[in-house]
Amino acid sequence: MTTIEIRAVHQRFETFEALKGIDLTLDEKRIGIVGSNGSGKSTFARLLNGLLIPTSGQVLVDGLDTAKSGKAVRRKVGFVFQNPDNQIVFPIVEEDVAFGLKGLKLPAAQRGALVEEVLDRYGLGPFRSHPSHTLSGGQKQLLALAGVLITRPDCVVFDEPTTLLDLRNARRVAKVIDEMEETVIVVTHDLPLLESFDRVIVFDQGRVIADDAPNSALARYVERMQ
Ligand SMILES: Nc1ncnc2c1ncn2[C@@H]1O[C@H](COP(=O)(O)OP(=O)(O)OP(=O)(O)O)[C@@H](O)[C@H]1O
Repeated sequence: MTTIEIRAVHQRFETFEALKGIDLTLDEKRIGIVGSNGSGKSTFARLLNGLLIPTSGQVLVDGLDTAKSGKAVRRKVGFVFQNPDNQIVFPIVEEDVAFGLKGLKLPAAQRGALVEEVLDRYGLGPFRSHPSHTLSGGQKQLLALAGVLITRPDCVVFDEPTTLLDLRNARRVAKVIDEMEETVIVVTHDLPLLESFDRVIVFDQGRVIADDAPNSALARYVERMQ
């Protein structure tokens, strides 16, 4: 299980301070991140696998500093973007899934078996030879997730995984997240998604204002929004 330590992290974009001193240790299996628009959630999420390096402070993943060991950190922590179109790079579904294995120098048969396994896991098998852009929004989100999971990260960070999806696809993705064996950290406005989580952290104007079990943290968030 992955432990992520966030120590005295500040994030500035020119003169604007998006995160104003964050200290957290993340070691639960399922962690939700909520907060109003612009409160710093996506910025925080991007720090967790070194997509963004803090202006000051440190992010350590199992002791590895994201500023110094980005590549090793990204092998442990995968990231699924809100818009799967940002993540799907190959024209054909199975090629896109296989992309994550590039550089691992696996024999072709083993690579094929791994691709098959993740396609099956997400019901994408029948679409393996289809053009990626013809998948539905929900299927694209699952394809993006498949492309991350094939690299076998210990932890997956999701940035608003259900926001662009209709109710049926949102439920499907939520079920997949619920059943994941990997550690998950989910940024979302979809509060019911977090009810069964271990911990929910509430951001407001670049600070953590609540960090608790889902019921208490979400109640605090709803109260703050009134
Ligand atoms: N690259 C950047 N350059 C300048 N400002 C940025 C950059 N990235 C984020 N910000 C600013 O930092 C603040 C926090 O943005 P962030 O995307 O983390 O918010 P959020 O909580 O994820 O919001 P939302 O719920 O709307 O997605 C915003 O005011 C945003 O404009």
